[in-house]
Amino acid sequence: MTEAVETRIAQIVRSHDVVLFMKGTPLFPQCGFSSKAIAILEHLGVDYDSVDVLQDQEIRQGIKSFSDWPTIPQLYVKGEFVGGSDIMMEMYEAGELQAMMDEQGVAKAG
Ligand SMILES: N[C@@H](CCC(=O)N[C@@H](CS)C(=O)NCC(=O)O)C(=O)O
Ligand code: FES
Repeated sequence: MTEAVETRIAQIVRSHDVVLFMKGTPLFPQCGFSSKAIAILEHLGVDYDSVDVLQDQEIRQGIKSFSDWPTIPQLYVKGEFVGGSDIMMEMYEAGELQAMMDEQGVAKAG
């Protein structure tokens, strides 16, 4: 990953409380894993942003080294990497994702 990409990614995760790196958009996810991640965020009712990695190959590859995580989607909360869709689902079912959002003071959507 070039320094420029690293800087871009750092800037993205710093400037959004909750951001999902995904394939496609929240309205039109282009993969079931990304769709699942969006469904979880919608259930939580938090304000979130998303980055479509299919529109940017540098980000698509760069985010994997940035997080040291090999796949998309990837969730970041307050600049910290949380996980992919499996981890999100496990945390959601255990009530841990909601708890984390509350602790971090993440805003509700709406
Ligand atoms: N079990 C994974 C599923 C994600 C996954 O396997 N993603 C693949 C297919 S969408 C991926 O990102 N491959 C690398 C790529 O497409 O750049 C999760 O918890 O998120
Ligand atoms: S795009 Fe094929 S599994 Fe995600």
